[in-house]
Amino acid sequence: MYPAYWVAAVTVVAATLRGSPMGQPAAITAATVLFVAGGLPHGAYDLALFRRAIALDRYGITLAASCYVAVAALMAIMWMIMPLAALILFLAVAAVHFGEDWDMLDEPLLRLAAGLAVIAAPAIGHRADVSRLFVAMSDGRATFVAQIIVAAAPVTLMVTAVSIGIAWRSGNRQWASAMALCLALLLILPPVVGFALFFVFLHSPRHLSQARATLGDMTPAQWLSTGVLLSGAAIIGWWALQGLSPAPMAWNMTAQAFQLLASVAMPHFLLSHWLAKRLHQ
Ligand SMILES: CC1=C(/C=C/C(C)=C/C=C/C(C)=C/C=C/C=C(C)/C=C/C=C(C)/C=C/C2=C(C)CCCC2(C)C)C(C)(C)CCC1
Ligand SMILES: [Fe+2]
Repeated sequence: MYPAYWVAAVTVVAATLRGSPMGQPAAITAATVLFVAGGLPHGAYDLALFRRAIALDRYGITLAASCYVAVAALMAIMWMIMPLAALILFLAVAAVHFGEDWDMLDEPLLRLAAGLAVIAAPAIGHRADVSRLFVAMSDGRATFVAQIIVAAAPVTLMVTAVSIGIAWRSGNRQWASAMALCLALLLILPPVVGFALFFVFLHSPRHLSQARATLGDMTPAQWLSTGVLLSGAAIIGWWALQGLSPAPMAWNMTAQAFQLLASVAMPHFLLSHWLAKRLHQ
């Protein structure tokens, strides 16, 4: 399982060992493009999945799409007017959402810690870089957020080491070994590179394979066009909103890319959380 992840991880490790400058602007830009282009499509099937879960007529679909766009737009506006609160909300939602990848763990607190570990590992491994990115996404007060995450990181990572053991013993060996390596790489590699590896090659494929299984009757052309068109629409929507913004948004491309992800992450989280609950009922 996750063959592309192992190829990508080995490639990044080999490049690092060969002395490739992974922390340089060109590498960070490439990782940013990768996590946007490779990560956005994993939410593009949200509405199709919703439609599959409850039969919707044309009016229902329009209403659901409007709610989805409204939630994402509210989050984008929050970045403009209260960026610190937006950052805190984003990180909290991301921790819960990444924790949902650990469906083999029964204990919600263990899942939350495992989700938080994805943020804690780069934060403790590259304090200055992560703090700088948080500030670029929000404002100077964000250094405090980074400090809190760093303070919680040792416990978070130790608890997650236990969860990796539980996952391994319960037969989820592929996931346990992939995540063990990924957390080590998140500690070592530049944060954006480590995050791209996790997001594009571990988190997104889990969603995408579940979505593909549920939407098995979509033709490959429909599947591809939904992914490309809705991901593109999300990027265009983000640009359009920025044009309307009275205050300039983050100046840094990576910070902007994270803000875009955070905006679509809100409806994506609400929907996938709801769908997962419904599935377990
Ligand atoms: C359907 C639809 C659509 C689309 C959608 C989409 C496309 C979605 C997606 C979604 C998604 C795609 C989501 C995502 C999520 C994500 C997340 C949740 C993330 C997180 C992250 C983090 C948390 C990070 C952190 C950090 C930083 C920031 C810095 C560095 C370091 C670190 C890494 C720590 C539209 C709107 C068009 C329309 C309607 C319908
Ligand atoms: Fe997701």
